[in-house]
Amino acid sequence: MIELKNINKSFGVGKTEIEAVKNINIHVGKGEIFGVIGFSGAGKSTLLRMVNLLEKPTSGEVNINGKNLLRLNEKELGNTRKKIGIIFQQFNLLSSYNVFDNVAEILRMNRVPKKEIQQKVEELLALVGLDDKSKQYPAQLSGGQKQRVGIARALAMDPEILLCDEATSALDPQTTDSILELLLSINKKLGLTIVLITHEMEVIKKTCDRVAVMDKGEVIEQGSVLDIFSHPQQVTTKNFLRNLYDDTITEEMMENLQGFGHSYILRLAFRGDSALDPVLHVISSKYSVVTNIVHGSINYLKGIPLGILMVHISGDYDQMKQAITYLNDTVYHAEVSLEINQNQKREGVLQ
Ligand SMILES: Nc1ncnc2c1ncn2[C@@H]1O[C@H](COP(=O)(O)OP(=O)(O)OP(=O)(O)O)[C@@H](O)[C@H]1O
Repeated sequence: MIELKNINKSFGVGKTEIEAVKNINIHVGKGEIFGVIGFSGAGKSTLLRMVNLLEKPTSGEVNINGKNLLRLNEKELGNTRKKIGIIFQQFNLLSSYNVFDNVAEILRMNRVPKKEIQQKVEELLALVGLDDKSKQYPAQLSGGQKQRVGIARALAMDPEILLCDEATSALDPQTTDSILELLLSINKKLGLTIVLITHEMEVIKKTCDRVAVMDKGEVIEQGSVLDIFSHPQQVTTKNFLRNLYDDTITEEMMENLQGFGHSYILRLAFRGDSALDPVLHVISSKYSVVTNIVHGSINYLKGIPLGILMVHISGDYDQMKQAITYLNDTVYHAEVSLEINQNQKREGVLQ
């Protein structure tokens, strides 16, 4: 549905050129919620604005439903843009218009017949939970209510795609949750495809199916939220995740663990019901290895639990290898995060 192909965007600032987006390839399927996360200046807004050509790429293709937007004439582009709604961090409401007129204005601009406007606005305000606020002005609304008006405006032309530009960054955590709930419900009810940009993993975790991590204009990692959470590859991704679960091995821990001789720290990810499987008990009784939990956490990805355990195992080398093979076959994802005192094996200490 949305395909960004080899997208680049440079800005000329004086004599220098800033490469804001570098060779990005992203595909977002119909009905999917796709997140883009990155620190400030990573290029997220520029990338998002290229989906509806608010920003024109320096090179590459922007395909929506198989049509390259860069090849459309003005009228065709206008029609395609109507099917792409956008919401902003600062809501972008018209302060002198009440809630009803803020939404109605979009319909009037698009020459929707007057008699249809009343009903459409009422439906939209009911959908976003603001049916009792239609006569209020933006200044009389809370941040969350303003964003609900923003969402109603974005949905006015029955878009197929909704772009969310840091839509919850100006909101407190509780209001953020209520707006994310609303996005999830309209995604489900209307089959809307959503692309959102954020600098918070919490937002990705609660709403997205897939995610791309951006750093210095590039997508450094992308995949399902489950895969990215269970085995992140890049340091930037790990840093973002550290707010949700800490898997750092401190120097103090290392000093203690070195006393065990040749041993491993494993990173185990458990999904859904498998979090209840007694795998550590199995490996310590079946393979005579000693296990110690170093860190443990549980996160709910769109409501599905994902448990991460950092486990230290020690014991006979072959038994440890067999235990690791067993874990690889049993849990959602298992990997050796750290090998401690590996030279001892070669020196024959464990033989
Ligand atoms: N119109 C512009 N002219 C010149 N440089 C720009 C322009 N827009 C963006 N940039 C530069 O491109 C880079 C990426 O900016 P962008 O706003 O896309 O990042 P971002 O990840 O959305 O950051 P933030 O989270 O702070 O909004 C930055 O270095 C920025 O200064």
